[in-house]
Amino acid sequence: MASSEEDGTVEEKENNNKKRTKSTLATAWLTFYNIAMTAGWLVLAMAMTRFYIQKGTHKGLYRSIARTLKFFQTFALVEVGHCAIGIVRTSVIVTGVQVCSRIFMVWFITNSIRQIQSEESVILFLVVWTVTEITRYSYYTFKLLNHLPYFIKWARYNLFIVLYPVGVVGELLTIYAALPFVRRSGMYSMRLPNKYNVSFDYYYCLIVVMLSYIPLFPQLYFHMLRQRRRMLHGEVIVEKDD
Ligand SMILES: CCCCCCCCCCCCC[C@@H](O)CC(=O)SCCNC(=O)CCNC(=O)[C@H](O)C(C)(C)COP(=O)(O)OP(=O)(O)OC[C@H]1O[C@@H](n2cnc3c(N)ncnc32)[C@H](O)[C@@H]1OP(=O)(O)O
Repeated sequence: MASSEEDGTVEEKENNNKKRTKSTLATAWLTFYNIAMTAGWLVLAMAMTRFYIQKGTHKGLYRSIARTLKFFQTFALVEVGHCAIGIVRTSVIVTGVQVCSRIFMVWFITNSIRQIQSEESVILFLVVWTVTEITRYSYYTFKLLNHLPYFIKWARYNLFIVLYPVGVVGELLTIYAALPFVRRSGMYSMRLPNKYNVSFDYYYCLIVVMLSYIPLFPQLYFHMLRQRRRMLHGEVIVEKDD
């Protein structure tokens, strides 16, 4: 009996040690990740500011930052993994929709259609994303380091109220501007007859993507409003399992 109790204690201790090692590793990784992402978006902010000051126009700005933007925005896919393996307490679906829609904007719209890269709407969503991500990743970093200044917490849970809809307007206007080019070029589309017997029209796909903002965006926005109430006003909110 005594030995089985001892065994139990040893097992428990081992389990606790394993959990502690796991959470130390997770915290170390998240701290590194968030610092790297804050730095990445700060580099983007500086590059955009420098470009605008030097050239006095936004034309050509996207090209000048495209590589850095593609790298850091694509790397954000890791966040879906964080949720999936449970090292951050966020929904995989909410994070997935947020990250995938951004990656879609970068790779399949802005990067693919040269003619729209100098649209004002591109600059609009780029500036909004940059401000959001610098705030968000620095919030996570300071929180992990247990030194969170109130103004960063305030910014994280207030700026989105304006930035989210403005970012969405920038994204939708950009997709709208892309439509005529997509229709004319037939890019990413498959017409019948072909050997796979499949037809796909990217033009209509973009219209569906634009329409999907109607049900999806309010869900993300209300999720953030609930997070705001929880974080700034300490409300206990029971979320439905998404
Ligand atoms: C393939 C084609 C797809 C086409 C789809 C088309 C439809 C698209 C509709 C969607 C429109 C999106 C538009 C969007 O791109 C526009 C903009 O972004 S504009 C800029 C404004 N945006 C924002 O403000 C973004 C707000 N969104 C977010 O912050 C996140 O994306 C979101 C997932 C929504 C955040 O939610 P979350 O629940 O994570 O909030 P919290 O920050 O409060 O975090 C909760 C807890 O998790 C901890 N956490 C999360 N991440 C980390 C991390 N990296 N490191 C450490 N800890 C992390 C956090 O600390 C919280 O912990 P705790 O609860 O313990 O305090």
